[in-house]
Amino acid sequence: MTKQDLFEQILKKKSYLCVGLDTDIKKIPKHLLATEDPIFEFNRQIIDATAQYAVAYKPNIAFYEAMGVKGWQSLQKTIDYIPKDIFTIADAKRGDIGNTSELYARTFFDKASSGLDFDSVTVAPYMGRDSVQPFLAFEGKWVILLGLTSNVGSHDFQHLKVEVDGEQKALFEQVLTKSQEWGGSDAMMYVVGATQADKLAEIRKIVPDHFLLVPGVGAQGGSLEEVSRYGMNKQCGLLVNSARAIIYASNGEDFAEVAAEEARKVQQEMEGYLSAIL
Ligand SMILES: O=C(O)c1cc(=O)[nH]c(=O)n1[C@@H]1O[C@H](COP(=O)(O)O)[C@@H](O)[C@H]1O
Repeated sequence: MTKQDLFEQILKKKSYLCVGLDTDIKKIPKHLLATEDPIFEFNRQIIDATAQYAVAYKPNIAFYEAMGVKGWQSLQKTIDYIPKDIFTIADAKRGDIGNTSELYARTFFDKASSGLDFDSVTVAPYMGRDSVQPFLAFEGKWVILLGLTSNVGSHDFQHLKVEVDGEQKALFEQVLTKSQEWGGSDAMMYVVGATQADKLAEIRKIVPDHFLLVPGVGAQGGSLEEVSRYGMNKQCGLLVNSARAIIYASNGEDFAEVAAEEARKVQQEMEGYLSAIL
């Protein structure tokens, strides 16, 4: 999917919501456990209920890997089920020496090899250029590089000051600057946690045109209003993810209906913020 396609979806749905499919067998409604593939059944109903409000889905791969072979099968069925005009993100946070990264890229991008055909994958920047480039070699696919993450531990490394060409800057700022040599805003996005919204205005100076994947609203307490105010660019440039606050809003038989209602509320709020660029 191209950047323009994504923008058009955002305009059509008046939404930049990404629903996180972090599907935990221990949290899904009990009545689903009797079905043949409870994880897929949960996802299927969540997708049916929320697709009109979401422009992206992000399964976090950990939730599937933890289930072994069955988990990978549920993941594949889920990806095949998501409507093709909705952007898909494999939240796998991969990255390794070049030849290994190439195999990780095939895992998520090469349907003939793995059965999976995601639009994008999250990648950790720590190992540098040659760990990221193999993902960028896949035409039409996206790398979503961790920029500034939502968790407390982001302060351990990402905020540390480094000196580059005589200039003091935070390590995450250097990640945003340097990685633009590897790929442009048509193939790369950055993760910026919603809990770091106070840094968004600065981040936008470094990456004015890129899309940002922003997790951390909902269960982690980030503010959609602040993220939108400081992070939006003229093509929206935001995919705001929410998982637990939507998919586990109810764990009764009405879970899909209640998830739809939560997604709708987020979409309505987003529609208001989008008026700034329409
Ligand atoms: O890459 C991510 O998506 C991610 C980066 C980050 O900084 N913080 C973060 O929470 N995430 C992911 O976003 C999702 C957040 O889920 P909720 O907190 O339930 O909305 C999880 O899948 C996290 O792994």
